[in-house]
Amino acid sequence: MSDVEKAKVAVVGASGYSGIELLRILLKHPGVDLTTVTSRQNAGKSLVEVLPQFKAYPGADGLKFTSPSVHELAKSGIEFAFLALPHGVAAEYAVPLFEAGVKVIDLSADFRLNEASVYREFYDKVHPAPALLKEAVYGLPEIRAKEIANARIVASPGCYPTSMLLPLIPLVRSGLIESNTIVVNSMSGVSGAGRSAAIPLLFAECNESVRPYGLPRHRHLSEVEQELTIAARKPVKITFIPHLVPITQGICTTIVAELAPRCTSMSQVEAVLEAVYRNAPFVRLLGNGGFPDTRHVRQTNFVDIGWHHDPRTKRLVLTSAEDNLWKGAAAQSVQSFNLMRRIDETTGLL
Ligand SMILES: NC(=O)C1=CN([C@@H]2O[C@H](COP(=O)(O)OP(=O)(O)OC[C@H]3O[C@@H](n4cnc5c(N)ncnc54)[C@H](OP(=O)(O)O)[C@@H]3O)[C@@H](O)[C@H]2O)C=CC1
Ligand SMILES: CC(=O)N[C@@H](CCC(=O)OP(=O)(O)O)C(=O)O
Repeated sequence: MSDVEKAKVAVVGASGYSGIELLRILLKHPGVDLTTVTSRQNAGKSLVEVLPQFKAYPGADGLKFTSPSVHELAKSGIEFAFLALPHGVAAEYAVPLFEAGVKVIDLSADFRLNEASVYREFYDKVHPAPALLKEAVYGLPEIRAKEIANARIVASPGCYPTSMLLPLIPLVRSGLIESNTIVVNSMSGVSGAGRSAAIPLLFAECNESVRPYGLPRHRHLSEVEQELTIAARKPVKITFIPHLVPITQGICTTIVAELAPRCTSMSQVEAVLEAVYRNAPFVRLLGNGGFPDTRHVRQTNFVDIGWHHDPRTKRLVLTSAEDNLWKGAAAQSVQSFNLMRRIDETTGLL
């Protein structure tokens, strides 16, 4: 892989949970010259002083955290910027970078929705850069590889949405399940909430405890319903119940839906999933009866998917597991970077 041409890359928000995982991947990526890592709180400090786990990583020794203004960043000669910033802040960075010709891969929610009005509804604020929404591609590489390859802004999907959309899109698109009967329960590790912990996320509050939250309308419903509506070619509304569980990284999702009358055998479900994911290196189909486990996908870009049918109820149960910081955030965004660079999509990720 040493003949891959290197692109100059910045990670903006490199001291957060997703930013740190981006560093872990990009410092070893043969197609990346990591020139800029930003953090306001750590500006001026060396990367390995703040994050000693990177001492043995190639190129980490010379790197310092900086806190450039977005205009300085835009003029710094970078070709790609990964934005691992809170939503709202990411859009403020994306606009000048886009205008300067820098390709943007945004891990926040700012460019995931096609309509500014839906952002307003779910994020309780006016969209900071509505004119750029039409430029952005929803970055689910298994579904939108070609569009991602040509994009100048990629909106990397949310962690929960990735775990739901990969099992659901093929089945909703093919009409094998009744899209208006979908109910999703997800369990997420605490890193899903980011590094600036609020009191309910402290160790003593989460350890030995499991709780639902975000009901009745978690903000990830907006992007999931958008993508399922596109797949179904009719409006889709789902029920989504997130839970916080006392693990650091990982999402386990369980989806229940009624089979459509045209689905008469589980082999149809299997055939549709196989056809869509046959050439998808990071989707592992565990088959009818398979049980995914977050332990099996930790620090990887894999999503494991299993399914079960209960003939008594005619319901299909789909299950998935991913690492929220990898396939749900950092690694998936690098998969999009690889597509944009037109190099093997697994580069730096296996
Ligand atoms: N955690 C997860 O599982 C997932 C997160 N995401 C999304 O990715 C983004 C990053 O998430 P996560 O890593 O969890 O977040 P963190 O809170 O862990 O990190 C945020 C980073 O942004 C920097 N930052 C915060 N505010 C500003 C600001 N106003 N200007 C410049 N830099 C700022 C912080 O550093 P400093 O304060 O030093 O500047 C830090 O490096 C979010 O939009 C999140 O929703 C997406 C999928 C999954
Ligand atoms: C456990 C936990 O709190 N998870 C976060 C996940 C959100 C996230 O990561 O946000 P984006 O993917 O939209 O950027 C939450 O439910 O708000």
